[in-house]
Amino acid sequence: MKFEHSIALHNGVKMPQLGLGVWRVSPEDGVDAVRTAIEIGYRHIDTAAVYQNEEQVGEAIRQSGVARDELFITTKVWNADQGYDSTLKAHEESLKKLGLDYVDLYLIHWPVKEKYLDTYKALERLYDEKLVPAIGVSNFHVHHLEDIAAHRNIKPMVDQVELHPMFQQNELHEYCHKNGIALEAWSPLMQGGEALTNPVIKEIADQYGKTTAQVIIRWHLQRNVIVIPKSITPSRIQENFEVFNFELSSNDMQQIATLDANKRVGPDPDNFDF
Ligand SMILES: NC(=O)C1=CN([C@@H]2O[C@H](COP(=O)(O)OP(=O)(O)OC[C@H]3O[C@@H](n4cnc5c(N)ncnc54)[C@H](OP(=O)(O)O)[C@@H]3O)[C@@H](O)[C@H]2O)C=CC1
Ligand SMILES: O=C1CO[C@H](CO)[C@@H](O)[C@@H]1O
Repeated sequence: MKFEHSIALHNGVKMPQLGLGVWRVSPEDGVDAVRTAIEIGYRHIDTAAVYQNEEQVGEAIRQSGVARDELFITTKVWNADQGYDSTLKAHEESLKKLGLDYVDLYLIHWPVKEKYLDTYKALERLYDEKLVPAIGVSNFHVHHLEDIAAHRNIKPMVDQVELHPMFQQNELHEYCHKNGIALEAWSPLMQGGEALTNPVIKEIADQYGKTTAQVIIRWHLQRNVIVIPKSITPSRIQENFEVFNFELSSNDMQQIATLDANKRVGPDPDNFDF
């Protein structure tokens, strides 16, 4: 069975809704963390050139013995490589590091002003030439997506943004839903911060005999959001995957909706400088 619990992108490509994020996974930990996740059942890994662990992700894939077409691998073009030619080159570099013939999804990591439209044009070429099955963006606000819609030809399949119970991205969530763009949550557990000890989430978790992390991941899944919690701890990698045997009620979902506090843990895409 290919990609259980997947969602269909607007071009029909199936993307597993739960994956492992690997930001701040060191080269020393990378192979074990990714291989453990694949052994547990994860079929989706989210990396980026800037995470400097593409080699380890590739090595773990090879060690796992799982067929390439049973896995969904995302990587991203870093800010310094944006622009048309440099993006094509960065894509080749990432493939070389991963040791793969293709990634399933290639994203623009941040909307670098003056550059992201050219960068996106390079992604469109990779897509048109069937070198990558899906393309998308990360950290794009509605106005960036509208800019792409006005000036480019292919609608991004995915927008990966900061999203967790304290930063719920309701406007973008609605825009993406209306426009057929899949929304993906980064720092879905708020980087292990206050969301995990929130009393409302804890009370819900206790009712189901689940942890707060599991409730938060389940909340993302039920909002049709793609979710990529990071962990290098085998028991947590396992815990974060045990989210398909319970369902939050609409009352639970509403209670979590009230926790939105417009509180970021990462930079504002309109106001970043790196
Ligand atoms: N596009 C972008 O700009 C960005 C993309 N991302 C992507 O999103 C992924 C996830 O976001 P990230 O920022 O890593 O943060 P997460 O919200 O996934 O939180 C990760 C932290 O939570 C801890 N943790 C994980 N599971 C549990 C659990 N069950 N119980 C308690 N603690 C837990 C981890 O600890 P430990 O590892 O020690 O177990 C780690 O410290 C990244 O790895 C990356 O792939 C992230 C930021 C920006
Ligand atoms: O994905 C991410 C994590 O790493 C980067 C920094 O090194 C962030 O900027 C980015 O958003």
